[in-house]
Amino acid sequence: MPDQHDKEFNEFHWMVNMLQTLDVGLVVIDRQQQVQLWNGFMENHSGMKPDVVRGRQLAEIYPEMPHDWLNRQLSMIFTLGNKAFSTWEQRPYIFPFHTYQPITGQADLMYQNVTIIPLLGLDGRVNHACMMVYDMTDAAVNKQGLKAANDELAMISRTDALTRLFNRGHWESELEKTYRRYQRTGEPHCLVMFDIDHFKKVNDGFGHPAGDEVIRQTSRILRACLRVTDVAGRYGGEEFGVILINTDIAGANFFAERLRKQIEKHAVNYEGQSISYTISVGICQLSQTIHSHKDWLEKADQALYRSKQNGRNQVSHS
Ligand SMILES: Nc1nc2c(ncn2[C@@H]2O[C@H](COP(=O)(O)OP(=O)(O)OP(=O)(O)O)[C@@H](O)[C@H]2O)c(=O)[nH]1
Repeated sequence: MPDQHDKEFNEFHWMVNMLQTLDVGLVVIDRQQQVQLWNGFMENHSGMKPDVVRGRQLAEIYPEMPHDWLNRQLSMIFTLGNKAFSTWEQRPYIFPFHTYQPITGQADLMYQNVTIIPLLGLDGRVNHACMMVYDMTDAAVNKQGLKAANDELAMISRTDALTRLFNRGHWESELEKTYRRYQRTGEPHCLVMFDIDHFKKVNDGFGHPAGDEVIRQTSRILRACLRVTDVAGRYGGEEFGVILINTDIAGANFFAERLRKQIEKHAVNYEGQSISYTISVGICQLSQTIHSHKDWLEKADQALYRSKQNGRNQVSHS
């Protein structure tokens, strides 16, 4: 019959075996941050056997660990008996372990949650701490994948499919934002609206797909004229809007004339046919007399209408 001592020894033996094979990293360190225990998970992922790391300081083994954070936490663990946690979202990892999962946006290192708990000695004092390392790479990669899909969806919902410019809804919300910013800062901003002249004739004469190509190439020329801060959108079928940030009427006029001339000299080649066309442009600079972003839009549209009335292929301001 095994006595009590044998039973306990057996249980202890099992426990050590289980901790060795657990899919969680276990590290015991002393007050000098010297490693006392290093389980199988740690051995597998670090490539270092326990006898290689035992007695060595973490800082010596891994100089690249977040030691400032670790020192702060360990000092509280040893003085107050606190616990400490680090999630992969706060800091991706504590132990720089490689992983064979493809990860975007980070070197191929394992994402980790780490918990550190104080270990009471037989004398009732905390002289050791246990670090538990959880591999969170699957969760992190899934979350990143989800975020990438959501970002893509958000981008699609803002974008006009034909031109890849902002669609009307998003562009108008940018216009409203610019109007609000102007009320705070008073900086000069101009709105440029333009429309392809006699576009109906393009569709009727060359077919709807040719019309689409004209719209697409117009947006390409427009994009090449823009600064990174400018906000361009497809407002309607063949009407476009551009918000020129921190640009006065002289700057807007320069932009509009350049765009108008580039389109005038450009011809779209579509299935062996050459399509030349022009645009009419209206400009309005934001001022105190404009009472809303809709008002701003209306005034730029009125200027555009004047360009049409006066013979097209020209720029007018309100
Ligand atoms: N191909 C194509 N045509 C479009 C699209 N959206 C609108 N249209 C056409 O654009 C034409 C616009 O015609 P109108 O508003 O009469 O203007 P316009 O012929 O350009 O004449 P003006 O603006 O007065 O110079 C219509 O025939 C619409 O069907 C589009 O996405 N693709």
